[in-house]
Amino acid sequence: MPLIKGPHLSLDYSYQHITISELTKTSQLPDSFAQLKQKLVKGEFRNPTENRPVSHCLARSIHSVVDKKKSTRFCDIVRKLRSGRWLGSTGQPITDVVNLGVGGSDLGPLMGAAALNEFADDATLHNLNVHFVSSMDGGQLHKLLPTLDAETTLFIIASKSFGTIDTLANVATVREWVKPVLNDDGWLAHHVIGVSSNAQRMVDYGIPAAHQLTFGEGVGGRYSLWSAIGLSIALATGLHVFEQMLAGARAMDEHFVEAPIEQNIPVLMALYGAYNREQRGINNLAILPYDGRLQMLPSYLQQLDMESNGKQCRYDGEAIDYATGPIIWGGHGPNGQHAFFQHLHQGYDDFAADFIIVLSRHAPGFSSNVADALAAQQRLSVANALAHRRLMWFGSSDGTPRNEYPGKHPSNALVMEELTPESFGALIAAYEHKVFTQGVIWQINSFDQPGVEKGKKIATEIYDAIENGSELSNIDESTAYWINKLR
Ligand SMILES: O=P(O)(O)OC[C@H]1O[C@H](O)[C@H](O)[C@@H](O)[C@@H]1O
Repeated sequence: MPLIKGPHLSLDYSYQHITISELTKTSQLPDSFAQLKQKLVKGEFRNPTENRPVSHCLARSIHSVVDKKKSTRFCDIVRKLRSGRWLGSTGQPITDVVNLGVGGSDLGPLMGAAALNEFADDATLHNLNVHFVSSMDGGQLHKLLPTLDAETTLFIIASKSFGTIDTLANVATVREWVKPVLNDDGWLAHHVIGVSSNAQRMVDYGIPAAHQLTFGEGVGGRYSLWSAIGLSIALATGLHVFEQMLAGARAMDEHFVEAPIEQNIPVLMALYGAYNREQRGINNLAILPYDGRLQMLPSYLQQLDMESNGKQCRYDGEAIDYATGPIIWGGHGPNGQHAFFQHLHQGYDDFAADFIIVLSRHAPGFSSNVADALAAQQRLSVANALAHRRLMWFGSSDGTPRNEYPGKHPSNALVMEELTPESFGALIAAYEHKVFTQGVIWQINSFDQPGVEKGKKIATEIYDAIENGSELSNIDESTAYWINKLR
């Protein structure tokens, strides 16, 4: 059966259009691929347009943030906050931590904390609530701030560049909220941690050196949960869990480098994905986690994949005339069954899907009856995943149009025996390496994002036109109308 067992994760690729031997014949992996993988894992692969190394794999190396022998600043901060020893400026222990960040400085930590929360090592935990705020419109702060107490709340300003307007706008609102309760110096000294690659900007902002966490420039935002950006995961779950997550990812790194192509989970995900895109013209991939703890996975993978490989330019600057990365979308599978699955089963459009399946779940802390019921629910969810992927692939028909299910929609099943910090780390690393491999196939630089930069530049000009009345040349009627309305 077409099944690969990798570290903490299996790939069942039974429902793909071609066999593995046909697939490897069409493979466009260059001869240098083995070397490129090595370089990636050692942090020696280069991002040519931004002229720096790609170092997210190094960020999860044993001695990066969590080091058992030396106590790193990261570890000290986590221990102090989780044990209730971190006091605010009025002497009260911190009870709430808010991660202010966006994109990679939000999605990875948010997903990781949600997925691994139940593994929290409670021995050291006093009562720490971890919250996430990303949206530039202030909607999340609007809801969250009234539930918090400025004297017992600490803010993590998580921004690789320490210059992203979304995050800075949230920080500015928080400062206004804090003002009536705490003085500025006290707030900065006791209620703020900065996480960034740009230490100077943290210094300029007034964050004390001891509360600054830095990470390498070569760790891309969408690859940064393994670095100090993962602080909120460690705060929600404890250092031990964070470390296990890194270990799971490292095990997948090793598998990626060492396993032969036919046994290599990320490489096969990449090759089947490229085949579906190029030969079958399928322009989208639905990510369908069948475990609520992984609900954020589709949003996370949207950034990882689409920001990396949604490009029309080769790494050397030449134009591309072939399709590249697909549109990534999806949602929690069991809930999706009651919503968008109708279109998947009987709509006109082609798609490929990844089913993420967790076979079993333990529920310590519950009575045996409740634990049994929860375990049965997990099996119910697995049964549903199996049923829907079957129907999507084999289809069904009784001869009437109403009961016509065309099928032939390819899918992978990514299966974990259990969701653990290790299997979670391995799953995310597998997707990272899949995206890397596809970048190699399509000859893309997967590590820049010029489209995002362009959008930011236009937004800054429009905001300036609204706030300061600056004139915009070449402006269309619709945009001019709305700018004038806001002035
Ligand atoms: O961490 P920051 O520097 O604030 O960046 C946050 C996000 O900004 C941009 O949108 C980039 O395209 C993302 O890759 C990045 O994750």
